[in-house]
Amino acid sequence: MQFGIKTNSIRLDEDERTLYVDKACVVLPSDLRSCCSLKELKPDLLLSLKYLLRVDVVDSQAVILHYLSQSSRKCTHCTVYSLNNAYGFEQYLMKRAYAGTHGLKRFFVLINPFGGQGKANKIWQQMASPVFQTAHLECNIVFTEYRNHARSIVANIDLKSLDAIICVGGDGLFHECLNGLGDRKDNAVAFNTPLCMIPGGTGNAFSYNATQETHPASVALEIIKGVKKSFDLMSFDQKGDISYSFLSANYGIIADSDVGTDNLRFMGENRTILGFLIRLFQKPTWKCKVEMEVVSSDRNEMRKAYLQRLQQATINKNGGTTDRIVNMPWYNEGNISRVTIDIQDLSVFYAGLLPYVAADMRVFPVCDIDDGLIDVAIIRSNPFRRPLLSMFMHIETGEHFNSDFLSYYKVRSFRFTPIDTGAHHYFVLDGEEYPFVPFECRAAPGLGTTLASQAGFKLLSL
Ligand SMILES: Nc1ncnc2c1ncn2[C@@H]1O[C@H](COP(=O)(O)OP(=O)(O)OP(=O)(O)O)[C@@H](O)[C@H]1O
Repeated sequence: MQFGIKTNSIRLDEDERTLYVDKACVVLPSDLRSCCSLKELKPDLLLSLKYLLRVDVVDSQAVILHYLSQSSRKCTHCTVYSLNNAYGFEQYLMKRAYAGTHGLKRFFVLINPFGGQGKANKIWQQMASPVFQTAHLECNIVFTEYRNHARSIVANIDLKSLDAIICVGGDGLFHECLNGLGDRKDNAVAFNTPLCMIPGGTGNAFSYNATQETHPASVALEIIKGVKKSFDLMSFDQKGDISYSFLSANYGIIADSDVGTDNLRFMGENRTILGFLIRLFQKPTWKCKVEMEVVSSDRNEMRKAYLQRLQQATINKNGGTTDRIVNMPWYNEGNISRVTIDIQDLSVFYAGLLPYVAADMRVFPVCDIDDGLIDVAIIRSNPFRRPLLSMFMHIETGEHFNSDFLSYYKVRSFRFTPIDTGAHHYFVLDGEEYPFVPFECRAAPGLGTTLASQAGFKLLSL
């Protein structure tokens, strides 16, 4: 496709994903020019349309392209001259730049000013907001004032006045907003409202799973250029109080190292590592009883099914993978068995819905975001240190999945009863402390909705 007065000077590549502009027809932003050598002082423009946010027409032969710079992750612009029809060019580019995206325009933004050790607002203002502004999207911003404020705002807001909710904070704020949707009388419909996260907290597992990006500007771009996607939740019933979880329920050394180190918050992320090392030295005891509706406990079978999905996964028009639970070879009612285990020597009980619980912790490597199941990982404490050290050496890549020390289940539901050992332990749901009493979790397949790129939530190789 050609757009320049001169042949081949301004054109889109064959699959219409990249724009090429000859150096004679473009004025690049100063930050880009200053990083070029003298020889490259005026380079050609090669712009992936994924990064294009807006086009302003200057006159019949010139436009300004506004885009997110892939290298600096800042919004920038350049002027393109010598077009044969600037108006036609603008319309064509915008159509291509937003092809297949959700097209939503009204975003309700909740910022936890204390998120990420007080950095969340700065992250929004300096990195994410410019991307939304450049794309001319409407952002209605509210700062949370206290714990559970976001939950009550989301529980009471008129959802017709917005297209999507964005949390700027960590997994804790996201958990609150999710439960705000769950608290509503119209929750079955409310869960269709996309809930997104700009990473502004200490733990930002949701945005990493959804976008595979960690930079807030890149995550903002993925949200803007995304599609509506559903993801599994689990309902969590503790003495009749229902909550919803998107990430994990855990008990044992990881839970204690996380929530049990609240007094070390000033250390940031390092506090959990220190908490873990202290416990590794102290060797505490955890005990529990778990009753599960198990779909599979065979890791070879899981790996095979996962690799099959990985091979077959194609993006359907909804942005999800076409191979849902109904197509899983080992998932049918007849396969479900009830398993009860009394664990007197527990180190880790971890139930999860997304592969990553943090960008460098792929705890559930065979987890698929919409397989309708909960993955459960259990590590026993006999021996104590070797399995834990081995797990932490391999958890970044997910290779711990092959460890003989690990028991791994795919379940539809489970009931968890912590057994009192006399010591103070914690139970953690989505990174938040919950009462230390029995609870029941049930998979809620595809109940959550978010905006993520087609590449987001992708199946990863094993
Ligand atoms: N204004 C506020 N004041 C106090 N607490 C708040 C406020 N807004 C949100 N919270 C709560 O703070 C907790 C942590 O929030 P969030 O996950 O956004 O940040 P974080 O930096 O990742 O936190 P954490 O260190 O717990 O991982 C959540 O439980 C959230 O409900």
